Amino acid sequence: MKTVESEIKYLKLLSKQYPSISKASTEIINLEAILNLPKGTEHFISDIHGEYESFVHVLKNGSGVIKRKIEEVFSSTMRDNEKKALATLIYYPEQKLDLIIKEEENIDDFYRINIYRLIELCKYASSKYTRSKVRKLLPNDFKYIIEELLHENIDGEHKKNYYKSIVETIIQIDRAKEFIIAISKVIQKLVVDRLHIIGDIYDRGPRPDIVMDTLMDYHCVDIQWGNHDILWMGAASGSKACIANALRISARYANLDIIEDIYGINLLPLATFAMEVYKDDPCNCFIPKISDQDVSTKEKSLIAKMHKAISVIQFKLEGEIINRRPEFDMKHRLLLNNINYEDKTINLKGKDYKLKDSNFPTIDKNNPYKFTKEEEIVMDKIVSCFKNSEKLQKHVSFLFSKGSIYLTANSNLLIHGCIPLNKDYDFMSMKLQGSEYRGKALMDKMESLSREGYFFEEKSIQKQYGMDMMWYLWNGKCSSLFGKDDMTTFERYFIGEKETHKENKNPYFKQREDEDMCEKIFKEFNLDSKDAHIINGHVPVESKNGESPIKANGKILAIDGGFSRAYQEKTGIAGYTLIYNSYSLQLVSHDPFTCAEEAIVNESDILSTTEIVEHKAKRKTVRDTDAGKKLEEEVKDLKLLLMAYKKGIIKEI
Ligand SMILES: O=P(O)(O)OC[C@H]1O[C@](O)(COP(=O)(O)O)[C@@H](O)[C@@H]1O
Ligand SMILES: [Mn+2]
Repeated sequence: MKTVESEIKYLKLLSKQYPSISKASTEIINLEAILNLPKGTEHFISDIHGEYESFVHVLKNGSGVIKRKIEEVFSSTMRDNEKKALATLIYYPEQKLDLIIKEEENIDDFYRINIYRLIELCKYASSKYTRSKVRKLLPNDFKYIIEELLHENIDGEHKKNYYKSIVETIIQIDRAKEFIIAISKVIQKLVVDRLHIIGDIYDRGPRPDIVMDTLMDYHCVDIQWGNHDILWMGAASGSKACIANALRISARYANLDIIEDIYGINLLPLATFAMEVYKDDPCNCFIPKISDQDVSTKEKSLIAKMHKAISVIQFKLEGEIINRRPEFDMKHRLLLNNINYEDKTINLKGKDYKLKDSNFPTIDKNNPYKFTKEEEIVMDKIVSCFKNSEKLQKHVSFLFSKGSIYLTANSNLLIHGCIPLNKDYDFMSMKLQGSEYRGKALMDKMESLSREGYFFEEKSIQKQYGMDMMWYLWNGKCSSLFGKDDMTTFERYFIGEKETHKENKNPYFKQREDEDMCEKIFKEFNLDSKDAHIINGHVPVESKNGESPIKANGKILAIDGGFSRAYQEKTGIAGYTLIYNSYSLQLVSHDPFTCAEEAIVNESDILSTTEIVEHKAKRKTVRDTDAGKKLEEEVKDLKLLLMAYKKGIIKEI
């Protein structure tokens, strides 16, 4: 137990911050008050896959939280269409006001009514927080005014005119538009205290960069890396194999323009190389997956050639890693040496399969993993572009600073894929740098190695190992981000027989239905199983086939419902999100989102259904959270300091 005597050194330091009995007492009172406030709302989103429009919309509507607050405040005083209009105004204030200003005959009246409504709503949303926390969320321009308005009692006779005159002046001096925009954004911030991204921001969809910019601008966010994120993190670190994979996926989904235009990576060397090598090859297995007609046949044909060129480069680079890292135990993924280049077949697990495409002009059949001179030049140029892309480096360094492989937050374990298990449901183990790791320790080790891959100096052994680890995390069987035995990319391109495409999911995915298994995992991560949940993304929940995202009696929530348009056919919906407020844990399922323009003009929100997964008998307060535990510690220390002052062990200053 801590006593004044044992903590004297620390208490002396603390006394510098709280130099008197009165200062320490005030802080204790403040902290105790905060501990009794309701817990802030947490918002969980997963598998965004570059679908920035749906993502930004769900972020703006707080998975339905804004609508709920509007309902709670204006339930019987506003019509449904007015509530919808108010919600749209809060989500898209700039764009909606532009439209309204054009159409509205009495704009001042519109401003007046809506400013009052927004203030009411803002008051309600801020009532969970301390004044100081709310102040920090206010924009500089309107800080003082919003604060005044939030803390005024409109019904109080004395202040009624004061309050009214603030609103009238805002309108008169032509600041209403800016004010509405500012207060709408404050409301958006207030309804969600903390955002958790359960991985896979990158790949398949059009604009992961906008998602990243939005996250960097968000008031409080953490990220659990997805396999697609670690791929881009590896690419930004300079791992050639990660770069080749990232480029291959971008070509597959015809997204090469973001690499060029947004990240400023010059793909001309790859295009020139591909056009030369595959001049007369239609590269039919590599035609990009796109539904829209915007891409011309010529363009498609060029992308297909680049797609094939980078895929072959990828297979060669992966062969190099597999050979230099026997501990990755991936020798069975060395496929180029199993090809019979004369017969145009490949031998897999003792069986011969015909290749759909056997034109390999860059492969030396006696040394299939060897780069040609041209491939070397192309890759060197591309690596240098990835490393020097300012925007990509900014995004990736944010992923490192706000991200991790897993996170325990307020008794929940957040992790993109799985906790790798063996067939006997024991934690999978892996030997890394001479030592065996399993469970939590394995994830910690892998995370630390990945950081070395990004941060260690160029050409160091640690950096190379760390970069290889990032590639392993993308597709290795002990990777919690990937959670499958093999990634059958080669087979999916080159072999018709579907049996070869199969990727077996880690036993975790079967076993996660079992509550005892969850107990074991909670114990491993030092969580109290009474209150804990595991939140996963990664594997699309096929709700149209009756699969439920709620598993193990509510202990596990799998929220990859498919923001990714490419996967919506499979899932039948457009994604799940989770809301964890002071009363309950709620699962929200969203219908597909058309586009922001439609949402603004027609005030059409994403249709979403909310299901209460768990209702708390007692409302949760800050005291019940991780932050609360820290505050309680602070209170304890301050009480000791108080005692030290009273006993004269430390003197007031
Ligand atoms: O659907 P695509 O683009 O062909 O990708 C298939 C590949 O994506 C993966 O499912 C990984 O991506 P996810 O993390 O989104 O599941 C691989 O296991 C698989 O080989
Ligand atoms: Mn994933």
